[in-house]
Amino acid sequence: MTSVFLDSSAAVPTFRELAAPERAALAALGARLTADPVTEPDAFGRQARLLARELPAEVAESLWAFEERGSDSGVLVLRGLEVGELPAPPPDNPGGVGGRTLLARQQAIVSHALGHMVGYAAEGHGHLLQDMVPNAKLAATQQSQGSRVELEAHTEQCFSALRPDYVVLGCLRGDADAATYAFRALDLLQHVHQSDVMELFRPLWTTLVDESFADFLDTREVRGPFSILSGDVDDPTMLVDQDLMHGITKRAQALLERVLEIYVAHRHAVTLEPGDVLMLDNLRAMHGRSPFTPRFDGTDRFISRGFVTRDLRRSRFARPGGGRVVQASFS
Ligand SMILES: O=C(O)CCC(=O)C(=O)O
Ligand SMILES: [Fe+2]
Repeated sequence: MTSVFLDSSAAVPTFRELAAPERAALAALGARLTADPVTEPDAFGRQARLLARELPAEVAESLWAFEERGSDSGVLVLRGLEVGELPAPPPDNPGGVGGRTLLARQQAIVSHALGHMVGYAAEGHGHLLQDMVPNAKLAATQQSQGSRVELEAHTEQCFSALRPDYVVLGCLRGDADAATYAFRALDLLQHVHQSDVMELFRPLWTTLVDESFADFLDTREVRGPFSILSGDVDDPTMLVDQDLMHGITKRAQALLERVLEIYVAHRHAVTLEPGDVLMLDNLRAMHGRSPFTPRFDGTDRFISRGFVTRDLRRSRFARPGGGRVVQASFS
């Protein structure tokens, strides 16, 4: 038997299409996740973690290989999950209704093969699974509910030490024009000038706080300086935000702009289809999304979004009572 996990030299491809028995097995697991993600987030997370032990071995191995060494693009897409019945599309995202679907329950189980799901009080009302639907008022903003403008390149919560390790997108309804972009730190190194490689590992960039956190944090606060790349040159991690990050010198600012040009020229694009669960490696890669044109008629792109941390303990001070939601004032 070939195993992408046991063969540590095997590359992890972006797409992992489920075989028919795997699809059936995952749907059966999803149906056994009975807690309500909105009203019982803790029980929901615990059940999902237990059920993750029963994932088909080869699916778990793909997820673990992705966790250990990343994929060839910075994302892993499990394709071909059962979506189940779709709720009436929410006009906005306060309810977290997508989290109750069969697809989102499977998404939670898969997420728990990578770590622990957490919510962030400032993002999607703190729900473990947030309804990501285009919002007419936010159409031109840099928030996840934007649509008509490109969502600029970023790593999730670049400004926060409690940033998630993974962003997980469950596609309930797709949009042919909406491409999710990803680009790895490792590939960035292939395209920068040799003399800039060491610069990227120096703390030369500051960042502001994301506007989603404006009700809780001072968005004028300047954080950092940080390096864009950290760790080993063979498997670097990254922090980037086109909207919020600034170089502290002219040369650093020019290098950030060069990074963004390289991203645009070489990024991978994934158009999500119903039944896809996309896992974004928030340490190894930066991401963004193309513009698209919603109709706001109840048939728009509908994504159930979750966040995963590998180390629940690290954010304990920010989760009163040991709950699942990271309070925004600590972000
Ligand atoms: O809509 C997408 O495909 C990605 C949005 C995004 O950046 C996110 O959910 O973190
Ligand atoms: Fe994002």
